[in-house]
Amino acid sequence: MQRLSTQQPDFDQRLAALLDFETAQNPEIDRTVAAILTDVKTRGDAALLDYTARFDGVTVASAAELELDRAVLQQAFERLAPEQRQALEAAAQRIRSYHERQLTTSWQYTEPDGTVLGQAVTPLDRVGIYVPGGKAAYPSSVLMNAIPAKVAGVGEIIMVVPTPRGERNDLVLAAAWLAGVDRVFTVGGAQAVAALAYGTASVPQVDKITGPGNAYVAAAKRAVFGLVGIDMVAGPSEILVICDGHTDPDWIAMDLFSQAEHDEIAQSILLCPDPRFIDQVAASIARLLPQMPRRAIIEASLGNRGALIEVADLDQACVLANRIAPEHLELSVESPWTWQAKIRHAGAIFLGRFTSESLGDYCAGPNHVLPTSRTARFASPLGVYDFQKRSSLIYVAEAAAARLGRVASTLAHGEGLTAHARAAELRYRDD
Ligand SMILES: NC(=O)c1ccc[n+]([C@@H]2O[C@H](COP(=O)([O-])OP(=O)(O)OC[C@H]3O[C@@H](n4cnc5c(N)ncnc54)[C@H](O)[C@@H]3O)[C@@H](O)[C@H]2O)c1
Ligand SMILES: N[C@H](CO)Cc1c[nH]c[nH+]1
Ligand SMILES: [Zn+2]
Repeated sequence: MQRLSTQQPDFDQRLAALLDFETAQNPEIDRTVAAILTDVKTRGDAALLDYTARFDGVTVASAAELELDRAVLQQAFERLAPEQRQALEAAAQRIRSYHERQLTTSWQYTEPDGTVLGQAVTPLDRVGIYVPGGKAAYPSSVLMNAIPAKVAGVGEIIMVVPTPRGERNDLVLAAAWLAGVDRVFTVGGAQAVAALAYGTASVPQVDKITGPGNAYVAAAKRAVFGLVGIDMVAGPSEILVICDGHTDPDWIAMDLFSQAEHDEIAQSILLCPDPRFIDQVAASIARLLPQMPRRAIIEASLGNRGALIEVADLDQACVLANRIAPEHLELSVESPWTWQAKIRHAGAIFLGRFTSESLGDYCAGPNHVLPTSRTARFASPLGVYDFQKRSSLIYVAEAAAARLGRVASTLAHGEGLTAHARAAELRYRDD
């Protein structure tokens, strides 16, 4: 794992290199994805069956076999051990309660002459949610996508999830049942995104695709954007920890592991002003790593993209955090709210020593689908607002036709658009 200091003369270049790793698009992946998209668009279910056999090792005779009956979801829910069932229900309840506060409703106001202006807020008709399943199973991602969609009032939720070698995860299916997902297809990768975007004989075309995934999923979502809506292009997980040097170093090491274990290209970074504490975290990492079941992935991720960075002070740490714009930011410091006020760019901010990022992944309530790869500079967490859209409402009373018509007419003549001007003028008489 790299050890850096803001004192190093080439620190800025080193940090830029560390952050740049994933943002560059991979032309080879783009080419592979483009071919898969075209094939699914052209051959539909037949292509979906071929890719599912090739990439997930699942061979079935017909696309109908890729869909899971709702009874299968219910049985998975009923099979859960009581502890798992309660945990899933507790997480679902907290996620629902948080997202209900995000619901916006239609609004309008009336001007003195009777003109009414407003916005009609409506849910999307049909959405596709992508639940990753290549290197790990993500029941929590089912809840994080489906519950906001439900709260928004989406008409139909179609879920896709790969089942490598045909292994179905009961918690994933149970979460789909609990969250009220309408249909589930066991397909993944770019072919699943293509099926949702173009529709096939079996998979219905959706209006928007949400949810995280690997580089193939991200490239496919980027490519179909425009034909369908997408939430964001969420990349590999990231965590940035700012620590004042007074938290248990084992806690910090494990928080860095928690995102590193997602993917060999996930990113975990620590910023700390105390070099002795950084030594302690490095020692904790060395001692704890061999105990981790996903040691190989963690080791690769920390080696590829991890860093322990010594900063001058916590103010400088906040400046760097805004430059890094991480998916997750932990403020493991005294008086975390004071430092939070200095953060402008982060997908989610975890305040205080007891707030491990992992609580946010599962059950704190806020969404865990967050902007990655520095996109927190302009993007927000997945939310109910991603499943709603707005239409403007304009009612012009007869008495107001002249007031607005004269303004429009003048501007329309200025643009040389006579029909626009006449359409306004015909509705009033200028005596
Ligand atoms: N931001 C979030 O909220 C969040 C949540 C969970 C996971 N994640 C991230 O999502 C990612 C999940 O990735 P994953 O791989 O585990 O699952 P995935 O479901 O995204 O990808 C698996 C699919 O990738 C396709 N694929 C694999 N190799 C391919 C190849 N060589 N050519 C074409 N297609 C290929 C296959 O179709 C396979 O079904 C990780 O990076 C993880 O960090 C993010
Ligand atoms: N940390 C992931 C988002 O980057 C979400 C997740 C799901 N399960 C565990 N973690
Ligand atoms: Zn996680």
